[in-house]
Amino acid sequence: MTTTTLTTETHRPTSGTTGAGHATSGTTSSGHAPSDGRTTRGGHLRVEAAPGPRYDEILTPEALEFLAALHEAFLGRRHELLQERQRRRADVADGIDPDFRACTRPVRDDPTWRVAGWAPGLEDRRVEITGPTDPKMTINALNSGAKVWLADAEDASSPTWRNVVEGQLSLRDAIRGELEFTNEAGKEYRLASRDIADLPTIVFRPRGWHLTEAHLRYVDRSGTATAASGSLVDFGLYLFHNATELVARGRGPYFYLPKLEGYREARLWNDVFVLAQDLLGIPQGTIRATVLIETLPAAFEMEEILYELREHSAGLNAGRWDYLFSIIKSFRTRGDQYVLPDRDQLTMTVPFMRAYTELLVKTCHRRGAHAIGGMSAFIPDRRRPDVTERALAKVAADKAREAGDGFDGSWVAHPDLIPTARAQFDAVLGELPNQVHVQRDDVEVGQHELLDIGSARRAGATVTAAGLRANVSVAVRYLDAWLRGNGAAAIDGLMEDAATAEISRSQVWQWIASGTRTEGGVPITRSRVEALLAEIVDDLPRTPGNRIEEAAAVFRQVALAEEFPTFLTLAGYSQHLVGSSADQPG
Ligand SMILES: CC(=O)SCCNC(=O)CCNC(=O)[C@H](O)C(C)(C)COP(=O)(O)OP(=O)(O)OC[C@H]1O[C@@H](n2cnc3c(N)ncnc32)[C@H](O)[C@@H]1OP(=O)(O)O
Ligand SMILES: O=CC(=O)O
Ligand SMILES: [Mg+2]
Repeated sequence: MTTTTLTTETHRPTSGTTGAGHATSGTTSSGHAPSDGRTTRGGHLRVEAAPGPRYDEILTPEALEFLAALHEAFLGRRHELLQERQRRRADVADGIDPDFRACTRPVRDDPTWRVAGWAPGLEDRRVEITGPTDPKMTINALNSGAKVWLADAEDASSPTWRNVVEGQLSLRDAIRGELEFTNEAGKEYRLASRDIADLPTIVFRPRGWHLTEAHLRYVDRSGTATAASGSLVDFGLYLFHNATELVARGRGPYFYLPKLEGYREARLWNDVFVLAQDLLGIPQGTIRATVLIETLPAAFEMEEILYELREHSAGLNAGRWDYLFSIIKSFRTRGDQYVLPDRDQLTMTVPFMRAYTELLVKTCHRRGAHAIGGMSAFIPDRRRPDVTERALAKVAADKAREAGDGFDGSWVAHPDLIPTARAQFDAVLGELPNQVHVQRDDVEVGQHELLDIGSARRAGATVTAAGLRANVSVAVRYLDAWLRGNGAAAIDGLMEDAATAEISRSQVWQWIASGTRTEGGVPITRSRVEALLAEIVDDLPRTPGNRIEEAAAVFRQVALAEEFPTFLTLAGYSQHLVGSSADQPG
């Protein structure tokens, strides 16, 4: 067990970095920190996990001190903002629709401000590959030929302690050109270059604010221990170990920020950046952040989010899968008119999804920020040409639409999709690195367009028995993979991750709660889903180490409970992942 004591310096924010002028941060009621992030002496981080190979290179006393400083300064505000999420969710359940905020109108109406924009390695982001950070995936992603690699500790990661620490080791080694890997069959993996400036730019995605890290506890001056924040742990360790090295090698510490629900959460991130840069002696504004707009409340605060982070902001991304999940979560008790059809009928061309993506491009370009597109879930299969052909066609259409709409780049889930995605952006961008100059003044999107959720079913999309079965089956199979430590999986020709699995399980919950009938007139009830689940679980092949029964138990918890659990990862983490064999050091 490692125990360190916090020593921190006084933080002085740079003028204009924090506080939007339309509202103030305020001192936290918990007393953890004043709003400018200034810290006081006393807290420390406690490691509650067995040591693993080379874990001491990541969990150094200095790194833990740095994490302690971040926790001391920001844990209280994190807690308050999570409570605010609950309040806003309750409002929507009570019939108060999300809307653009009146109090932040001055920020939206002020045409003069711009974000910091791109930093070295981020000017051209036309194709970004995403994926987990184990050594093999790290090397494959960095050798893939994409412009950017989103190194993922969120949707594509099962947050076992092993994945958390070993993922940091992969990144640390890769950034220094030292990462190598040999698989069980003896195949050797090496980086195409030891100089990361020759490889895709790394943008690291820490866990969202809702997730905790059970193996690290922040112990405050009074001795009260609280589970660490997954966001601060992931962000802090990556920054601490790599910021200086990245800058020295012509890149920088860049982040994707997931699952924000509003501008106050962006302000929290900005304050984290300011304090972290101060503590590490890095010039303010070195960090760059791209925020995922992947919750319904955040779609109404895109400008404010950019504004709060403006000295660190590189852009926004349209995180379509979590966005759909957030829509379901927001309106899950509002009755039939808010019921979405089968997942495979929910395309990016439904009017409310087009409204969201077009507003995102317009907002970004108005402020000098990149607009990055989302993930098409179709993936190739090297053994199945028909599956590959379908994936390439679907991805080509998706990326062509995004490039035509003004996006500056987009995501792919698999290296074999890179040439297809690149071709669509090349056709629009040509020699230019991006199209941030393209203004979408033609886009008029308001509350009505963003909330026209019923438009999908009005246009003929339906809820079917096959859709119900697919949701149950995919959710259980994904949960099985997740419990075994794999946060992303290929299932029936699609990339499945935490976001897509959230859609599957929350659709089932909503369909039951809304008394939805399938197209064939069969009511979707809890007992019917229970029977379907039993059938599916019975039919699934048992491979060594499978955790299908536990996956089914988690599914019951998150899809069939009376109360809707806000995240499946929260339910699965504390009760099933922590302490499991997948959680142990490799
Ligand atoms: C909603 C969102 O947030 S989307 C972003 C989060 N989700 C993701 O990042 C998912 C990323 N994609 C993946 O993880 C993978 O593509 C999967 C799990 C879906 C499929 O992976 P596999 O089953 O290994 O696919 P497949 O067997 O076709 O892979 C072929 C090779 O490509 C590699 N590969 C596949 N996807 C990736 C990737 N995203 N990054 C790096 N390498 C990859 C595999 O490692 C494999 O390499 P190998 O031949 O050296 O063993
Ligand atoms: O993170 C991306 C998403 O679609 O969710
Ligand atoms: Mg997401």
